Amino acid sequence: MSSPTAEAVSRLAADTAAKYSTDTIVLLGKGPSADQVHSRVFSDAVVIGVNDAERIHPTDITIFYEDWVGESVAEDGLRSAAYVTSTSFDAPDRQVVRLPFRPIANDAEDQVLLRFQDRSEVAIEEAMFLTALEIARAVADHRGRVQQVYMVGFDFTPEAGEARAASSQYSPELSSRRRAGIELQEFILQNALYTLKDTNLDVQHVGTLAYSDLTTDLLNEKFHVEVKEPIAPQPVDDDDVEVPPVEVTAEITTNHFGDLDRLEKLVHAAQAAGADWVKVQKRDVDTFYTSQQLASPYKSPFGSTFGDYRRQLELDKEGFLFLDELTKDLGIRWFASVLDKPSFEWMTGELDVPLVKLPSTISEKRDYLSYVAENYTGSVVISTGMTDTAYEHWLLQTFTEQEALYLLHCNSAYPTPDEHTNIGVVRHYAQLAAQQNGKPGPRIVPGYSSHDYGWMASALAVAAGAQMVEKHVKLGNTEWAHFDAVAVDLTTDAFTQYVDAVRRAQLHVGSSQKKITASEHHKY
Ligand SMILES: C=C(OP(=O)(O)O)C(=O)O
Repeated sequence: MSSPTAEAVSRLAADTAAKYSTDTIVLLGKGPSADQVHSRVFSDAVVIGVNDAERIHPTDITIFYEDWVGESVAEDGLRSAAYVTSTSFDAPDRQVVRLPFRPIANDAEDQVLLRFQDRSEVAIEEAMFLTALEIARAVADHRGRVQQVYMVGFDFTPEAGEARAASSQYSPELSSRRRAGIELQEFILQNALYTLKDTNLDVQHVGTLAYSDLTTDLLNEKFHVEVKEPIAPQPVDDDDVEVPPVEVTAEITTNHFGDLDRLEKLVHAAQAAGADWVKVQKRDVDTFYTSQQLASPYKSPFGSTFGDYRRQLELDKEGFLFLDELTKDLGIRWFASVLDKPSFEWMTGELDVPLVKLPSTISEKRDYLSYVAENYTGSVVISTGMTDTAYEHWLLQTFTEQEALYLLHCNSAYPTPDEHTNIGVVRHYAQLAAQQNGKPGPRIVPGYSSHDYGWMASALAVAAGAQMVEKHVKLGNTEWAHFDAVAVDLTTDAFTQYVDAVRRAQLHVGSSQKKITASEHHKY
């Protein structure tokens, strides 16, 4: 039995289905990629927009639940034929369908997906693309054949802003709650797309996310729109500019899941964002964990125990050689955190390793650390999360034969609260580096391994003297892997923004010599 809400949507869908001839439906969000889509794509398609996306292109149906949207669309004249809203918005000369609003309650994404599959009631979901997809489904029901749906402008990159034509004047500030909800919405979208497989909607996500089906260029090409090459930014020629060196490491940990395809995507994205290094982990699973831990039940696609899961996450020799070749081809470098003696023996015996990292988590394994200090004269990178100055003194006394000793300040909280990042420690490591300069023993390279959100602490670390910064990265989420709360998702542009911020910090730090720059002149 269909409910009054489903009937209202069905009537709206029937009217809409009668109006177009292309079997194409465009769902329009406000992400910046919508700017790249040519208007020909929209012509004679049904366009269903969320919020004030009608500012980007006129819509047949606009869906919204917040009052600011009504004000925004009214300001410049309504550009949608019909509105579906839970607000009291009224437009006398337009069709307005009122539906209840359903927020995503905490940890209740399964309820949202159940509603989507059930279809007996229709609501304005907080993840509004679900309502848009439901309306598209109703349109397809009336057309009686499969409709091609393109999701345009659903970028899930709040930091990248909105499409140019969208109104930032009305959109409320992006609260941290909304920001956190975005990841959840992406998860919901992927599940919804899965349920729509082999139905009367053939949905293609347009963009550059891991699950996107085509880019905006390919979409334009499908509609025979010539793609213009963007104008390449011109380098600024300024002999005056000094930039302190900083190496950026994209810390993959085991987020490749032992899958070389996934590893390749991660490395490509890290390189494209401007990283200097990618880093992975190597551990000897069978000695690193106890047999009890390894036998514990753990559900993953790789088996039923924690051991099955952890073994799959390791790269073998073939994996490392693949990484080596790939990074050489791309002009980026790799190194690994080597977590135990068997792994150290194996790596240094079998592979040509440029750096060995000894991460925070093994700071108590002094026997192993001393073994590396005695048996390896290349450069080591050491993170100092959850340690104090006693560890620092021990490191300086123990690692005396290496070429360079990278000291990465780190806090082992994931995420590290702002008040605990203590970037001043990087300044202290920079002072140690200055004192050590020219003396026998390893060159000290100060750095920062970031477990905080965003780029601010890393940019400040650069100002404090960091010459290496490291950020965890991942490729989307999977429902069975541990959730790395601080890893930046390489299917978004957050890591590009991180690297850009670090590079800008380098520019800002510039030279410590007081001088008159070419840009200066007295004014006031
Ligand atoms: C997690 C790691 O490092 P850190 O201690 O810098 O976080 C690592 O290198 O594997």
